[in-house]
Amino acid sequence: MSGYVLEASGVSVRFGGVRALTGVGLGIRAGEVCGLIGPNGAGKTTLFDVLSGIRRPDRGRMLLDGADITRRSPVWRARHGMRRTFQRQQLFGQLSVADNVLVAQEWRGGGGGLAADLLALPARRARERARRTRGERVLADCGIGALGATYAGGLPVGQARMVELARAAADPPRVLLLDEPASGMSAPERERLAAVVRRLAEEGCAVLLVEHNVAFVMDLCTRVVVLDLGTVLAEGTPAGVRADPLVREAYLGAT
Ligand SMILES: Nc1ncnc2c1ncn2[C@@H]1O[C@H](COP(=O)(O)OP(=O)(O)OP(=O)(O)O)[C@@H](O)[C@H]1O
Repeated sequence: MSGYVLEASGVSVRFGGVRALTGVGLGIRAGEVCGLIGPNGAGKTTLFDVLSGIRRPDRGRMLLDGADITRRSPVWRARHGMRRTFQRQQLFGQLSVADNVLVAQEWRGGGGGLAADLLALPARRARERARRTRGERVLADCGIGALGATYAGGLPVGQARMVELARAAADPPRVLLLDEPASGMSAPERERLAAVVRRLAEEGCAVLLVEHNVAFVMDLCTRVVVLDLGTVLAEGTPAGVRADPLVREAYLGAT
């Protein structure tokens, strides 16, 4: 056993003549926060698309708990505890913040089927209350507990990113893929983000985080993987990666 919750091996993706990923391997363990960094166009988002099932790789395979999920849909992966946020925000702008978070829990169903919904049976209402309570707790953890009734569409970037994090955390994730979660956040928001991510990891979640803010990554992550031109350039502790001459040349030296 590799000890990885999520593992990708030999992943290759081409867009016409562009090799976005070539033979990439990566694994994340329960309870770790792993950073994925690299220059623009290195293939980070493409790898996230492959891991979350949005894009089928030309080559390679993925394992969740050792079982092959390469051909599994994004929905199947989400239902088995894999969550993802996007570089470009994907909130339901017409819904309140509270409802954005509630939506993430709805896939489990209300219990009792359509009749329970139509008749608003007590068990159905109790389940809805429990979900709203969990949503409120997650929003409070994310520092946006006061925003539950606010429409998500009008939020400033930092708060909108927090709502995305809350939505991803509302139904406890086993694997969390965060694509540039700190972008547009203020320093206090970044601190809050780091605290929430650490807590999720302590609860056993495996976190993979793409982020251009290198200082943030080095501070938060226990391990860092560096992608460059679609391949893994380096991997190790934040200190080890920071000191790697190849990484300095390809990426850190330029930031
Ligand atoms: N849909 C697409 N069609 C064609 N080329 C693409 C497509 N998506 C990505 N690419 C190319 O694949 C390569 C990897 O892109 P990707 O977005 O994964 O990199 P990235 O590391 O996430 O970059 P950034 O840090 O700028 O977000 C780039 O050369 C990009 O131009």
